[in-house]
Amino acid sequence: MKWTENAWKEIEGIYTSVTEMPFNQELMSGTLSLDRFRFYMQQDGVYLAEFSRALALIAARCFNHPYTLDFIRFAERAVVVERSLHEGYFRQFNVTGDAEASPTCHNYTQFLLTKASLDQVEVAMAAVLPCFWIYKKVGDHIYQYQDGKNNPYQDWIDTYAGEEFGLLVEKAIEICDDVASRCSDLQREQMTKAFVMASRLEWMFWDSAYQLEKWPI
Ligand SMILES: Cc1ncc(CN)c(N)n1
Repeated sequence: MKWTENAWKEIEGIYTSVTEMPFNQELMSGTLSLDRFRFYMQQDGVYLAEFSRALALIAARCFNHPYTLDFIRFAERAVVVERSLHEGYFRQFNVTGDAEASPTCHNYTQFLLTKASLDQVEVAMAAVLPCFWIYKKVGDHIYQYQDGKNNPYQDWIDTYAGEEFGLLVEKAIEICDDVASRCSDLQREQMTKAFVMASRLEWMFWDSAYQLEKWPI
């Protein structure tokens, strides 16, 4: 069985819970409050800047794999395509200024940057995979079950359910399976651990936006 098939089994429960979260249910129906979406978008802007740095670090550390260019492209896409989605919403919903990372955003981005810089590169690849895969699955799920009428968040849904994003996700999955096939059992276990942790942090990221999370001090 491929590593990604096993890894997905480990997070099936987290994924189901993600699709049931109030944030994603209300995004799907278009009833999510603007405050919550604005908060999410601002934090996601902070997240994407750090996520693209993590991807660029992985690209630089790919010397024993032929995937440098793929990770450079992933980093470029996070900066160019996803940021342009954000800029459209920033204009539309009057979001201004640089946000400070919320506790969860800080937790998640530091986790990714630590994995990308200090862990074995295969483990780092596994750590960034949920950022692709869960978003694609959630985008497809919302696209399938929405009623598609006047949803202010339609651009977001179309981006993550879209074919272009889907191709990147397929590539990221293929890369993880290829590198995992040349790892030891222990290394594959570490990849799975990183994959599960990042999936939990994805769940927390949506929840923190719904709660409009603040630093307690
Ligand atoms: C928190 C988060 N995770 C993943 C994605 C999709 N790259 C995103 N935009 N934001």
